[in-house]
Amino acid sequence: MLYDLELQSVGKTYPDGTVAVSDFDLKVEKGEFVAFLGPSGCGKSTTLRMIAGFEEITNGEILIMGKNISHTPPERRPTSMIFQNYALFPHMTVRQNIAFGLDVKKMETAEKKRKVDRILDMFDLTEFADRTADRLSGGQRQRIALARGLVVEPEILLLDEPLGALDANLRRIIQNELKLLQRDLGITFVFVTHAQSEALGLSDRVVVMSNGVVEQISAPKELYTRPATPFVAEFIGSNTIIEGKSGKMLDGGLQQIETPYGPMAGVGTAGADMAVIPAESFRIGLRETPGEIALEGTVASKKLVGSIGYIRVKLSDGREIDVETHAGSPEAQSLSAGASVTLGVDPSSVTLIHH
Ligand SMILES: Nc1ncnc2c1ncn2[C@@H]1O[C@H](COP(=O)(O)OP(=O)(O)OP(=O)(O)O)[C@@H](O)[C@H]1O
Repeated sequence: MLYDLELQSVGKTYPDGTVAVSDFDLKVEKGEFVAFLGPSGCGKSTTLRMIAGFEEITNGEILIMGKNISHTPPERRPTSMIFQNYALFPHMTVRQNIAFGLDVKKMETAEKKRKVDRILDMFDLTEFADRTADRLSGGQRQRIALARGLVVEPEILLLDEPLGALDANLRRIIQNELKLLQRDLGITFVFVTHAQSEALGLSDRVVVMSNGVVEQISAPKELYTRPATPFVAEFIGSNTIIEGKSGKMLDGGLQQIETPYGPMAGVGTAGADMAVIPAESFRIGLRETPGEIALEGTVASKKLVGSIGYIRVKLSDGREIDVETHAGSPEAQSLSAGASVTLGVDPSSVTLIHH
């Protein structure tokens, strides 16, 4: 199969010895929306810059549509990059800013005008075409940056925290626009962000990184329901992590571990020794389902926010765990601090991982 983008064991060690990225493997299909997500300094931007060609790679290979472009200069790669600060020329007009990439390619005037007009129209920027970029709002600048990236018709659009400078409201609006645009154009997007909701809401697949290493590459839902590493389990969503000792294999593809709270079954591989339980997988009260895990405790606090009830339960050993339930449920309505509760969990919603 021919991938649009392929990273094979890509690594970057900066001249001062900092290892920013190691052994990054990724295959991206045409038209996929992939997000790189991780805390500050984990190597997201370095990886994006290596794909764009602004940073030399020190290990591995990068292929675009099967062609090895590892050492091709940026202007000869079929990529466009959009920066967080948009990098617009403030005293150039919107039209000149957008045409910039085509000027670099020495496109002839009539064709250039046609392409710029079309993209101005697409982004609702026609009325601002002759205004200088410094006289526009943040949202308008963001659109120009996108238009400038897309006018050159790249195979892959690389976006480095492109919404970071926008306020929360505008950010939500542009997120929606971006998703629709990407779907319409069918262009591959690689998007860097440290905002979880953005990565999970926009992309087909998320690459979670920490310390220069890929922790997991999965569809957003799977990151919530089946975290693969302790880092992902802590970083994504709200999980309770219980450490134990590896146990036996059970029927039905389940695995068991021994924990201070008794044996716990879950979905995992042999040798797993940690249970990960999403906050919304706990039930208040048992339902006697097969293999149901039961934890006894008392309610430490309760908060109802919109449709979600956040209940903090203190177990007998003093550990507090977070439970999310429907705010309208009888349990969420009636429980108050100090009440005794039993929490039930089905093994199918527990993931067992290796620490
Ligand atoms: N030019 C450089 N020389 C040396 N080290 C660098 C250089 N640029 C980045 N680094 C280091 O490489 C690591 C990865 O940085 P990078 O900017 O890729 O992270 P990031 O995940 O994009 O972070 P952020 O979200 O803060 O932008 C960090 O430890 C950073 O300090």
